[in-house]
Amino acid sequence: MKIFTAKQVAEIDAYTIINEPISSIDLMERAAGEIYKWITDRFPAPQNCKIFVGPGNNGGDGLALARMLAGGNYSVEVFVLQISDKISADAEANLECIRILNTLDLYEMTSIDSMPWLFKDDIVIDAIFGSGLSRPIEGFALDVVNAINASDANVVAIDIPSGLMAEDNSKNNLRGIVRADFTLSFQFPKLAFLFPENEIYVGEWEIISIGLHPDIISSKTTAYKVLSKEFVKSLLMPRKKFDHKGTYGHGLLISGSYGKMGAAILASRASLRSGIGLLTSHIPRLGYQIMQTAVPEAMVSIDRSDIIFTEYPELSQFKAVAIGPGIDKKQNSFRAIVNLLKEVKVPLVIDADAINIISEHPELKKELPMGSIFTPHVREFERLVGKSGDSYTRNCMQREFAKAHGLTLMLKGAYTAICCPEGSCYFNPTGNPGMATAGSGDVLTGIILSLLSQGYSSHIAAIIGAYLHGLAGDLASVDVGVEALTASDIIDYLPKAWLYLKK
Ligand SMILES: NC(=O)C1=CN([C@@H]2O[C@H](COP(=O)(O)OP(=O)(O)OC[C@H]3O[C@@H](n4cnc5c(N)ncnc54)[C@H](OP(=O)(O)O)[C@@H]3O)[C@@H](O)[C@H]2O)[C@@H](O)CC1
Ligand SMILES: [K+]
Repeated sequence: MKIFTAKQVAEIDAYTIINEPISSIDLMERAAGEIYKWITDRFPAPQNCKIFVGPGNNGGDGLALARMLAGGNYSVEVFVLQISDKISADAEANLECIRILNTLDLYEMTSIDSMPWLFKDDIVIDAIFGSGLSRPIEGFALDVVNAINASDANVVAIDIPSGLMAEDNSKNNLRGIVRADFTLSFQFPKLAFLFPENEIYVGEWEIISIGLHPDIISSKTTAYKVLSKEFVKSLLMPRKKFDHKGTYGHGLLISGSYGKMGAAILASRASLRSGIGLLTSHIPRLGYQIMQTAVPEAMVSIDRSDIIFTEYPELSQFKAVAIGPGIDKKQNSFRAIVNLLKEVKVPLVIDADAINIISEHPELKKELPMGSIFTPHVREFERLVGKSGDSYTRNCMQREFAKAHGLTLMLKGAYTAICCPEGSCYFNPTGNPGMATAGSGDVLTGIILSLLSQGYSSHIAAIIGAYLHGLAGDLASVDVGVEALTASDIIDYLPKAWLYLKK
């Protein structure tokens, strides 16, 4: 699913009006009608609804919705915030319609003094500002936002919580944004919904389709997309009857150290559960028996060191290499990484302490092989790329880094962001909080190595890997819950995840 900027959505809106064709007021009616259906489904009448409307089309949606709710056995009060002299034509028309019908209570608000009490069971509809917000909220509208936030009512934001910018909130007043329980976004998600610090404003979000024109949606380009099952499925390469294990590639996994052999086991098992033909696990000497016993399918390459990574086997036999899970940051490991970065000619997955070693030696950033994949979590990301005060800025830095170095940079977390060398950024919707657990990242590294070895290109391996990893975690959580979920569970559910993805 594409994510468009607020400006692009306005263009899509305008295109739909001309080319469907449909008048703007009818499009507003359709949008409000879809919100009405959602509300009657979630909060069946009778209920008390308090609707706060602003001067633009978001307010117009709120007014059209108010009329529908009043006709549907809801008790409705509408509060029109007198924020400016301007009011959009369609909001004005809906306001006039309400005045003529006279079926609900309509109040004009010019100060916080006319703020109603908001009770626990009230449904508050936030239609003050939508995607046309151009600056932080001030004045009495800010007081209204704070009063809504202080209440225990059920707050439903139309399109976007008032006060939240659709993309860049780096300069926003974070104390002037409605904290919605539900956000009903028209047709597409907003980029801001995917950033962790905005969860308190957005609450649960849902997409409400309003029939915007398919031609412009498919032709308009955007850097941002949310992955879908259909899209990821379309990337899978079919397997053929006469294929053999050589067809699916030989991967090298460099992982493990004294006390962290579990990382090597997890990454190896995940790799083998994701379709790799042959896997060689390079580990320190002490791990030999552990690996041979725990993962009989893997071949083992033994380091001269008993406890850490200091060397690697001859590389020509491998189609892809992954380095990092559980390797530690010792000086000898650093030297081996320097050599590996110079020598490797195949795609490389760089994770965990391999990222940290590179971050501590910025001169290595010039050596990063094109086509490699970095898989940091947020702390590792900050060490590698730099700190930022907010997720939008961090995402811009991530895209820049990926472009500048010609590599794929994944930022792991809820909605893992995958930034590709040509500038695009994919967000992964699968996964759950149970996956924030030791070894989860090692599993992901193993999956991506497996996909690279099979011949998937770097960014496609990152996309399929992230989706599959989250999907396996989701399927596992159905049976084991989120608290009890372990990295081994993610591996155990990879077979089901593959089956589900290919269905
Ligand atoms: N997607 C779609 O296809 C459809 C979208 N629809 C709906 O349209 C909504 C977008 O409508 P919109 O463009 O009129 O913007 P909206 O936010 O309602 O108001 C902008 C007004 O507020 C003003 N203003 C801005 N910031 C301010 C501030 N801090 N303090 C004070 N004033 C401020 C701004 O003034 P200006 O910036 O020009 O000074 C302008 O007058 C969208 O979210 C969705 O709900 C549906 O109806 C149908 C289909
Ligand atoms: K809103």
